Amino acid sequence: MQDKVFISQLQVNTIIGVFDFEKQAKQPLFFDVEMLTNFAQAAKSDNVDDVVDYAKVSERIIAHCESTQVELLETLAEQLTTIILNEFAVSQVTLRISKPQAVIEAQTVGIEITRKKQS
Ligand SMILES: Nc1nc2c(c(=O)[nH]1)N=C([C@H](O)[C@@H](O)CO)CN2
Repeated sequence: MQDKVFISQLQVNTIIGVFDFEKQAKQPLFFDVEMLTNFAQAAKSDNVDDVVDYAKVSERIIAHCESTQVELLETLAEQLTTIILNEFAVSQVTLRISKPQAVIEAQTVGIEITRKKQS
């Protein structure tokens, strides 16, 4: 059984980018996260301790962005999917990061990765 917990359009203002001007000021990133998990225990217990808590995952993403500085979205995505798989009861995570201020002619640009927990 594959159940899913998701986070949509989590905004984090952070320093990221290749160019010098991007290292001078924060810009918004938007995170969409899909995490495969199993609801069986939580549905029996009705206890938040038995779920992948989307609020805690959101806090963790924000905290990591505030404590690290990288150039590429790909680097940040790899770091965050590793953290989510290591710290939460998730078998697979798909992370999409959008960077709306990067290309003015586009509504947004970004990347998406999917990573599975090693079995
Ligand atoms: N695939 C990517 N392409 C680009 C990235 C990135 O992180 N991943 N970053 C940049 C620059 O930082 C850009 O956002 C500045 O406008 C360019 N391409």
